[in-house]
Amino acid sequence: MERIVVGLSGGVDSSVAAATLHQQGYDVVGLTLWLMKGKGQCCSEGMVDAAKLCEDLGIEYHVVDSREVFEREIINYLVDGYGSGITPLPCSQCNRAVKFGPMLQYAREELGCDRIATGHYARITQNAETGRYELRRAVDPAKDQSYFLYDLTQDLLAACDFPLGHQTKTETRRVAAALGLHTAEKPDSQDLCLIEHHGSMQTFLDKYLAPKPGDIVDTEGRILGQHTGIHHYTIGQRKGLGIAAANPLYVVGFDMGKNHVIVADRSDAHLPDCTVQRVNWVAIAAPQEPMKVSVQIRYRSEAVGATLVPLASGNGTGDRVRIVFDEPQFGVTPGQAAVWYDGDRVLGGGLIEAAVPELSAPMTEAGALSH
Ligand SMILES: Nc1ncnc2c1ncn2[C@@H]1O[C@H](COP(=O)(O)OP(=O)(O)OP(=O)(O)O)[C@@H](O)[C@H]1O
Repeated sequence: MERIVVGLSGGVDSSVAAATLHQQGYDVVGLTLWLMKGKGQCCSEGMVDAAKLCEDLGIEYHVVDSREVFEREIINYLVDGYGSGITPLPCSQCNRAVKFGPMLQYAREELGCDRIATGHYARITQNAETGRYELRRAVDPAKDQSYFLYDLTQDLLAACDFPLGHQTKTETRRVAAALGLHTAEKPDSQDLCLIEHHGSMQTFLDKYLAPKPGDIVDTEGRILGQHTGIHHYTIGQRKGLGIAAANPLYVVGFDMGKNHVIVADRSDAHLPDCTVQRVNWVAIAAPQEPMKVSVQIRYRSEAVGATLVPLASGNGTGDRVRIVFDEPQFGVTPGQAAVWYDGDRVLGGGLIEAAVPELSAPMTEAGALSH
């Protein structure tokens, strides 16, 4: 019987993933990573629900204390990022550095097995020609989580199963009810686990970053109002600015030196391009030439047409690219991921860099764009 470790959050998705693999004849081991200090979703009720599931299925259950790695990789990452004026994306970072990597390491070192699974909605296939493992969008577009998984390495994709990627959430709930799982009726999580834990990102950040009020200015530097601290704002934000203006205004940038939040009309809040760093190539190796892609710049946004231009990076590993959008895009947010696709296949992805003036200059690093 093949052994497989299933990551259990205590929710319905991971319960069904574990129960499905168990039914298929795998020797399933349930594992919860204890992520957050204090009482919280995955950290108290979640563990109780996960333990009960394993008891009902008659399978082993392990809890791995991952609070330190979560603090190092996620809490510090968020606090440092917000403190320097970007909007970090914790989920892709958490998947690679906190969940999948350590889970596979634990599976290999402690449980003598080489396979892991989660309740994520995405699919993995292997390309017969290239041999590469490919990450694909889930069958259920409303639940697709491939955007958060772009940073998984080939080693992780090779070892991983997503048993729910071929079904809709409705089917998952139906399976949970049919199997009589006690988690069948558990509501879906609505937000980032950290936000569910702390109430809001602001409450979380205020524990670590002292509020530093300053001016809200327009792109000409005219003072329009006051802000409560740059870390409370994100690019594209409209609500909560407290400015009365004829047209709605959106956050378009920050001046960290002057402690300014910069706002503009929606028409001025679009960018023609952006650069992306820490790129992970998934379905293909780093290209040498510009290529057409569909790119998604937020979890809930549609993929849009763009040209990807490889940029020379210091170490020559293809880990930096420029994305030139077919149409200027709203809400291009430094710190968030840009993930590019060919149809439903993730080609690669990385983190949007803060725009600095020289990066908007015409291409010099890796050949001109051919439109
Ligand atoms: N603390 C954890 N320990 C181990 N695995 C986890 C943990 N949290 C999440 N996972 C795994 O990652 C998957 C996706 O997590 P996410 O936070 O997106 O949960 P979800 O979609 O609400 O799923 P679920 O219904 O299982 O909670 C889960 O299905 C589970 O397999």
